[in-house]
Amino acid sequence: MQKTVAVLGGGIGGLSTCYHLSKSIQVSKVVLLEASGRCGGWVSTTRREDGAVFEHGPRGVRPAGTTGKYILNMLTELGLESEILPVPHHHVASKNRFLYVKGQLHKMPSGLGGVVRTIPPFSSPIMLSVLKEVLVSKGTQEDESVHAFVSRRLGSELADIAIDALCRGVFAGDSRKLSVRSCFPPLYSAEKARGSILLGMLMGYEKRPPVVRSALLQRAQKERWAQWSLRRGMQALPEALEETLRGHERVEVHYNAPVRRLDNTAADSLARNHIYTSYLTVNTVRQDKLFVCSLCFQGFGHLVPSSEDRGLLGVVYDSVPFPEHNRAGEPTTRLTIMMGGSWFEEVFGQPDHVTEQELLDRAAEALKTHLGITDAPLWSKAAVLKNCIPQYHLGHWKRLETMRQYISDASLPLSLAGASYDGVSISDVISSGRQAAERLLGKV
Ligand SMILES: Cc1cc2nc3c(=O)[nH]c(=O)nc-3n(C[C@H](O)[C@H](O)[C@H](O)COP(=O)(O)OP(=O)(O)OC[C@H]3O[C@@H](n4cnc5c(N)ncnc54)[C@H](O)[C@@H]3O)c2cc1C
Ligand SMILES: C=Cc1c2[nH]c(c1C)Cc1[nH]c(c(CCC(=O)O)c1C)Cc1[nH]c(c(C)c1CCC(=O)O)Cc1[nH]c(c(C)c1C=C)C2
Repeated sequence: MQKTVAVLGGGIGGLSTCYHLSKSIQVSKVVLLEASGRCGGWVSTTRREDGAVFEHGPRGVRPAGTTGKYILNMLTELGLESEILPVPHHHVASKNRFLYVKGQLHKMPSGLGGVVRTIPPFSSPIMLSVLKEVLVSKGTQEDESVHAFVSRRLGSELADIAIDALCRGVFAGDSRKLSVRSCFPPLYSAEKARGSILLGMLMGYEKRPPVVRSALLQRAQKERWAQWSLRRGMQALPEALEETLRGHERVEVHYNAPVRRLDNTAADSLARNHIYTSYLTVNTVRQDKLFVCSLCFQGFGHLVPSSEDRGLLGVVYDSVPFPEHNRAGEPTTRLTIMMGGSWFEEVFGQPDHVTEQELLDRAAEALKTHLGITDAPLWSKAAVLKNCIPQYHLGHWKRLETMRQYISDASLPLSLAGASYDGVSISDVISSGRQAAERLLGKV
């Protein structure tokens, strides 16, 4: 029997769900209901008249893993191949990431040389902690905070500095609250399967489903891409999906159509039961000549552990991985200063009461102390992104299991997709849309 399916929300997750549903002859109609006047959700790009491109949400996608490979095949289907801006593993933006600790920038250890020597801010070689990790007995808990897991297996210094900062640089979240099982499933699974992260990584810990090796995927593997963006910014992806859907006779896209509630109250509470973090970004662009010699700009950006500054998460050096997004003419340096996250209210108060000047001042202060930048920007823009990244706190897996069991037991005609469930990255969210479509069609 053919189905009519309503998809709630036109973020990248909803668009992906519609895209996959629209390919099936089992579906007679797909109705996308989007609350705002545009699709794309947090994927949002400003394209300025001078040619500069600024990302407000995601700025790069990793092609690694099954979900990362799958999205490359989707780019081909959407005709976006010629738009891709790849950043290979050997690029400085892939090799160099920095930590701002005790008032100084330190390159995060990478490669063999980086892990066998003692490199500040760490007091011993990372390799030592990794080798000792094999001897640590297997944990028995069903879930653990990311910080507790890494402290137990790799030592408190790595947990306090590197992992604390990493959780801020991916989830804008607090490693002491985030769940290792849900935020870093490979670490959790490696310990469960092999008793050690190192052994799990070396010996493997899961079967990976095969992915069609399209010409683009083969190119990405040959050229060793670490991440990619699009020439007109990441927003070109939801735009291409939206265009494809709007050209499809069985798909209707409705804007300014907020869904207020679902008929079944249980389904309603399932769809609303989330924890998020707010954070704010300041994009700036500056004349390049003052900074080209500075070592700190030869990388992706720097992260700030919470012990150093609770409110300032990190700075992305956007013009290094993607110089194609600079304005035409003289070279410029584009930076994004990320603030707030789990510490938003503690540091800045209520998101609705923060003024733009407050944010710009805080960003200017960080650029001065961290990078020695004191001149005024050519252009800057501050934005508060309210409830933008879901926080997978301890026990997230159990809540998901309960929700899914309830949907199944009550035979609810509902499938969950999006960043609130099984991964926040663009690839994870697109993959969640595909899986939601497959569940509705009875394929899994
Ligand atoms: C600042 C930032 C930087 C990021 N950086 C990266 C990165 O570098 N790489 C990466 O891979 N990922 C990154 N991410 C993560 C990724 O962008 C998001 O996880 C992903 O875009 C979320 O997509 P979504 O569809 O699940 O949700 P959303 O983008 O939140 O979309 C939900 C949509 O539903 C609509 N909606 C909400 N309520 C209703 C309702 N009641 N009725 C109808 N419509 C409704 C909203 O208007 C919105 O359009 C970043 C995220 C942020 C915020
Ligand atoms: C400082 C805050 C943030 C920066 N980026 C994000 C925040 C909150 C959001 C974000 N960044 C990444 C993802 C996707 C995760 C994925 O699985 O692909 C999200 C939601 C990518 C990412 N950024 C950093 C890392 C280590 C990763 C994971 C993937 C990878 O290894 O590339 C580090 C990082 N993020 C920011 C900075 C300044 C920084 C490091 C210097 C900004």
